[in-house]
Amino acid sequence: MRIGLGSDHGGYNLKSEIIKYLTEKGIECVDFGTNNSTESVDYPMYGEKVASAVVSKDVDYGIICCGTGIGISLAANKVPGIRCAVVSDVFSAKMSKAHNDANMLSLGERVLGRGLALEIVEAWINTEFEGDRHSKRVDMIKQIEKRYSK
Ligand SMILES: O=C(CO)[C@H](O)[C@H](O)COP(=O)(O)O
Repeated sequence: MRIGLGSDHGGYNLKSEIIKYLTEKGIECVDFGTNNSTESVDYPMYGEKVASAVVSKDVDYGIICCGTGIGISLAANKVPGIRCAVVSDVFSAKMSKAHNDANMLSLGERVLGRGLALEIVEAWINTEFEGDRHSKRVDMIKQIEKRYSK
């Protein structure tokens, strides 16, 4: 599994922890920046970079972080083909894959402690999409995207 990661300054430390955690588990990580926590940067750029790598299949999944996880996920979700879930608990992490087939996970460094954030990552990478009745619903999301794309 190859995972793309990105953050703004507000999510940099959490992103670094996640990269360390995944790398130690033998999962390949591609870091799309930012490269430090002190220089203020704009989260939409990093959400788009990772989302673009996911839709081009350069990476299998994306994990992104900002202060809340919200802004960077909004940016990622503008890229057609992305289903990015902002998650703050383990149950939602599992459901975002099992029911919603989320291909990106977004976390807030100013919301979550390190321990819970890593539990969420662990649950998310180990959960598969269940398909079945959920496929129809995910297809409906894709159809909405099509109707509003030029
Ligand atoms: O959470 C975020 C977006 O949803 C950003 O990380 C946050 O807005 C950055 O704030 P600041 O520039 O004050 O550090």
